Amino acid sequence: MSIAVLGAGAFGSALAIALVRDGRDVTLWGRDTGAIAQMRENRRAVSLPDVILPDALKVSSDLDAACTAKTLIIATPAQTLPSLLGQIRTPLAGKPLVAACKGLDLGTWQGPSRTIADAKPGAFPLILTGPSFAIDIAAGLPTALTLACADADICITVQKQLSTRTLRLYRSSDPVGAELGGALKNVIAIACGACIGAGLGDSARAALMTRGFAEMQRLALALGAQSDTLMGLSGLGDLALTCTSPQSRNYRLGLALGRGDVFDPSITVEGAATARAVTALAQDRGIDLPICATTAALTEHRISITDAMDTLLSRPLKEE
Ligand SMILES: NC(=O)C1=CN([C@@H]2O[C@H](COP(=O)(O)OP(=O)(O)OC[C@H]3O[C@@H](n4cnc5c(N)ncnc54)[C@H](O)[C@@H]3O)[C@@H](O)[C@H]2O)C=CC1
Ligand SMILES: O=C(CO)COP(=O)(O)O
Repeated sequence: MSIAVLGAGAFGSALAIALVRDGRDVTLWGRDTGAIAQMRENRRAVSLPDVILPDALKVSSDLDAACTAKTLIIATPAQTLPSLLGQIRTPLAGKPLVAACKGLDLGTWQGPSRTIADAKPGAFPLILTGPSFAIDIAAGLPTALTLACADADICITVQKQLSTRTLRLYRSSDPVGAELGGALKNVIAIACGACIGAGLGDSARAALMTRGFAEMQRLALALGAQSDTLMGLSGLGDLALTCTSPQSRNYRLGLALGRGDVFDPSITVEGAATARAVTALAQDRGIDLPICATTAALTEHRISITDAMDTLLSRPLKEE
């Protein structure tokens, strides 16, 4: 069964490489015709220049042709999902559409599963998420992810199609919980990076991770997710990775904010937009998410790191 990966950045390239290495029929689509021509010529991914593209991997900038594949994986930044879906003219009814992006849309506050359902009724939205750096997947290192879909049969079919010897997919029937875990852990990772960058210490980071996880659960439960989902790879698993590894771009943005350094704005950092989206959503629903709200203010340079610390530490004392 053919697979197309839409988005030829670090994660899309890594997934395509892993799948083709395990014998799948894969096309990697990218919007930049020049970059795609270069990838075809050099057999190197633009975003993973040290990784050689397997000969069997097809690389294309023809979106209509790519979308004729049986299963589509979308690996572009979350804020670009609505516009990408709008460009797809190929009928997608009955087709699995796997979102690998981690974020909530700034305009609608929705996660990828709802965005896909609204834009492509009849397609089957799935969420692929969990602790995984693109470079690890491309290198064939062991990785375990969550694949979530409301339709159990589709989830089983796609699980088999996308699992490889080193990429192990666990099924979930809770796409809302899975996508919220992946989106929110990025916000907490920025907060943790800022904490370490500002020299506030590992103890403070552990507190932020734990109280941040409480915020993730509070919001997810209010939005209809199952609490068990957040305890798995898509929530706790990815939180642990992203809040502690300097490989994470969200964590690195936080480090820069904490140190007062400039951060390259061209780097994909999903947690910044999601911090704003989630803060607006939580305010609208009357849900208290102080770490997310403080992180949003910090990333928008509305408050200093000292203000951020004072805001969180001066809250009324409460039960855990
Ligand atoms: N890099 C990683 O280790 C992981 C990334 N992800 C998620 O994957 C998603 C993509 O991240 P990366 O690949 O790392 O980012 P990236 O910055 O390496 O690549 C993003 C790609 O999307 C393309 N793109 C941007 N806007 C587009 C549009 N409107 N239409 C079509 N293509 C567009 C860019 O040209 C680029 O090729 C994010 O949501 C991220 O959270 C998930 C797990 C791991
Ligand atoms: O989602 C990721 C790891 O699971 C990648 O994290 P960053 O986007 O912060 O690099």
